Amino acid sequence: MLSELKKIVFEANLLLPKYKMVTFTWGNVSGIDREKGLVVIKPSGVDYEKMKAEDMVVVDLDGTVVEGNYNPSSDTDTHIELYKACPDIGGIVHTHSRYATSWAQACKDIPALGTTHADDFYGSIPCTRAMKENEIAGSYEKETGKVIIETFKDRQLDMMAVPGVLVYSHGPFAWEKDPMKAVKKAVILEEIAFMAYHTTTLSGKTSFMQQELLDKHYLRKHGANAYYGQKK
Ligand SMILES: O=C(CO)[C@@H](O)[C@@H](O)COP(=O)(O)O
Repeated sequence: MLSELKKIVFEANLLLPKYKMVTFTWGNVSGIDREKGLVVIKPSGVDYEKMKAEDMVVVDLDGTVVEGNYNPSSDTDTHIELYKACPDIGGIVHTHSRYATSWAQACKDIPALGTTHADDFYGSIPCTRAMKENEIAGSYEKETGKVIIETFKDRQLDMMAVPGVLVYSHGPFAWEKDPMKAVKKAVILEEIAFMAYHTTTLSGKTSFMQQELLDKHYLRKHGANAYYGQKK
């Protein structure tokens, strides 16, 4: 079942250690087959060097394993909440990349300070609020997903315009239309986190870039009038 999506999700997971986004078994990538209502995700705690495409785990939208010999990622319920909330999402990545995780541990949004940010994120990358004790004690991963959705609703942010988030004291999640694009977004988020850290440290600058420049860079790559690259 879903052998092609398993292959894509497997190859996307292997990009995490390749781009130094994770150490050991940290992080995870998933993809969704919207027609079947099934999610394919990395197995929990399995070394990236040892895992194979057939080891990817298939779960339904209740998180029940429908195919696979391993337990699914411990973050599966978070991925499922995001898929349920935003139908445009086709792939999700969670990492412990160093700079984005540092911003999450500092419980600070990553401000939009330059065009590198604006090319891929239409505004600051939000950090969620702290989880409440009952949320931590309960179904923590599901609640993590709900807090992410709450953050975007409260701030009236479009999840596909700002396709990433910092989970308070935890780390980044990024998403896109498919797993490979989601990994690319996660790598860009880490680059942005690195540059924003050094920009703010070097200059003390935390002010938002000009809205006109943000618009210019974001809208040249996204939306109906995008013209970046080889677009005719
Ligand atoms: O966020 C965490 C743990 O804090 C996870 O990314 C990490 O442990 C990987 O867990 P899985 O191997 O995907 O279950």
